[in-house]
Amino acid sequence: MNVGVLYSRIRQDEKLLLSELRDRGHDVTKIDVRKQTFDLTEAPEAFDDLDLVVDRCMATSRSLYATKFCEQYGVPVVNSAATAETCADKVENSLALAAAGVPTPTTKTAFTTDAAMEIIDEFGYPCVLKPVMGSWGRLMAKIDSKSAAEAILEHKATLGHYEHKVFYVQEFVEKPGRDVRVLAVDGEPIAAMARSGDHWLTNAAKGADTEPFELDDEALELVEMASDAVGGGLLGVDLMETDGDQTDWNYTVHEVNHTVEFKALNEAVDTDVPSKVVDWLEAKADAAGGDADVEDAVAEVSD
Ligand SMILES: Nc1ncnc2c1ncn2[C@@H]1O[C@H](COP(=O)(O)OP(=O)(O)OP(=O)(O)O)[C@@H](O)[C@H]1O
Repeated sequence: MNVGVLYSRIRQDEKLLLSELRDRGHDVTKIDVRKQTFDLTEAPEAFDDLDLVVDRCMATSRSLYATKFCEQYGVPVVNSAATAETCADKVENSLALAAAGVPTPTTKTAFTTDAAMEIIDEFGYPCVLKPVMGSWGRLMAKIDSKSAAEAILEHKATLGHYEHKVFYVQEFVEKPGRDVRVLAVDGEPIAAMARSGDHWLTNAAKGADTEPFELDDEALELVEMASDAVGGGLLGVDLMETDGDQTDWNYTVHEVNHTVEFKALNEAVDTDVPSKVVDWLEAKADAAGGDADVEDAVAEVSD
């Protein structure tokens, strides 16, 4: 197959993916989104003859638009623009999970500092204030007191960008010092790891320790539900263990990520993660090619 890879920087994750694709004899077209221009209807040359595009853009804005252009050009892209849109924004992410009945931390959103303060007073301390867009735990605040809340809210309100005027407040989940990252393809887990650390943020990007995590039936069900909720794809589903203290579930899903990193996971588990990802990409390209073959055949018959 001929795979296009949308990127701006080739990290270890992309290196793993590219070398697995090349080892299997696939053609790879790297598309640097910083240099590429996108016409409204006519696909740029780089998109000629691609069977599938994999979006590996680091910047959310690029990911959101580039996937839309792929779809406009009729080139199959993973993840889809709709999935990217849902996952890129924490409000949309939470709305989708809640609508699908996936247990997710209690969350409220407000558009002014006064209304946000009302939520914080209601949730009590500590609680969590998250930027609606962003990753690697950046600008996430664990709020321990009213004076801290006032300072952070004022700061955010004066930062200027409209995203900082959306206040996304979440209950603080008393997790057992770790959270769980599951890499899944259309709801089917490839591998999972627990990320633990002394800091309340346990992202791998914050230097958390990682170890393989065995998914039980409930976690498997939740990963599938969470993936479906955001439209499927190659996803990082993040869960925290709650021991059923608030709901019937022993987990809560706090987020589903759409341009998921997998280097740390690949190092933590025995599974060959890039190989499993490429298995899935091949299946996706086959399925997309199959659809195109059927469309061609139908067009020929009606000609
Ligand atoms: N409500 C919460 N209560 C307690 N801990 C939380 C809560 N939400 C997030 N965390 C912790 O903070 C970390 C980062 O959270 P989250 O995934 O929402 O942020 P992010 O910036 O999108 O990170 P990533 O890019 O790794 O997904 C999680 O790994 C988890 O350990």
